[in-house]
Amino acid sequence: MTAFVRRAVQSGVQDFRAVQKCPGNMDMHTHVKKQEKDNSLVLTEKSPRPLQFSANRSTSPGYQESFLAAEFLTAVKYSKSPQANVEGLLHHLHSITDKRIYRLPVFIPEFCAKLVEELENFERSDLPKGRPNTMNNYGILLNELGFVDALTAPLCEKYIEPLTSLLFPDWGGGCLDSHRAFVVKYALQEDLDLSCHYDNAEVTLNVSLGKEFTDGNLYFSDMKEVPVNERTYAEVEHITGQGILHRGQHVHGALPISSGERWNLILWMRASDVRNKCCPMCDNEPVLVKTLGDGDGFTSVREDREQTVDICTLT
Ligand SMILES: O=C(O)CCC(=O)C(=O)O
Ligand SMILES: [Fe+2]
Repeated sequence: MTAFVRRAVQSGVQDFRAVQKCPGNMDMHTHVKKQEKDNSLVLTEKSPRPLQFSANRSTSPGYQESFLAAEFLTAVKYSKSPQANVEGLLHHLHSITDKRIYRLPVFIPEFCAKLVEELENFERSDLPKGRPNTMNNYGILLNELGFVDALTAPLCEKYIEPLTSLLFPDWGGGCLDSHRAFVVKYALQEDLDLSCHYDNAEVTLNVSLGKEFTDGNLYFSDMKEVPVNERTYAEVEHITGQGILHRGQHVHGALPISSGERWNLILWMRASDVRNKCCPMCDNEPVLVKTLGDGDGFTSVREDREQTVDICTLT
């Protein structure tokens, strides 16, 4: 059990995790949603695999503070200080336009190279592989390598949440309780770009892991409720080791690369407090289906408890 889940259980709010049955009329993410559900069913049947694909496990990249960029650690330290506020934090981040998109160094470049190398080892192995979603055919789900406990859960909980609680309190940034971690990969002859979408997340972190490539910038328009003809666009380039923090419901996409290979670590961070009230993919009240694991980050309470969540239909 990750500390995220443990905390939610201890708070008494949650007894099990759930996925949402998005009713009919889905948007462009219908196919993503469907694939995610398929993946979560497969994945919950087996526990995360240790780093068995690595020739030398002791060199496998897990979480160590020395892998984190000094500027990142400073920003996190500031965010945890008693006097922290968003204005002060903005001195430690780069704010991209006025769209509440923030750039900050996250990993040292050496760690990025090591992580990509490990992912390439995994890709070459004959281990079964799920894919993040049907829009990305070459990405890797990090739970399949045991990297959630080893890397992304501590990263979210100890480091990212202090930042998001100041930057995105209105999007559950202070009560993130699960996440989906994956890597996207673009290369010539493979996927080149990612079409315009919003994430199944309250807050997303997208960290560039390299390698060498040209073009492939991210672009952001506006939050999904802004009418299409009123949207404005901002382009954001990748810098190895640096992360882009944004709201999951901010419409965005990736332009095609024109050479090389691009790898990015994506963390879709979820706040059950927010999504339990309104599904971020269909904007309806969630209708939940019980699942093992983190599902899609929705939560509910057991039927035999006095406390129930009347927005959920349990099947
Ligand atoms: O290509 C990228 O870096 C963006 C990926 C992304 O937005 C996503 O997977 O949700
Ligand atoms: Fe995205």
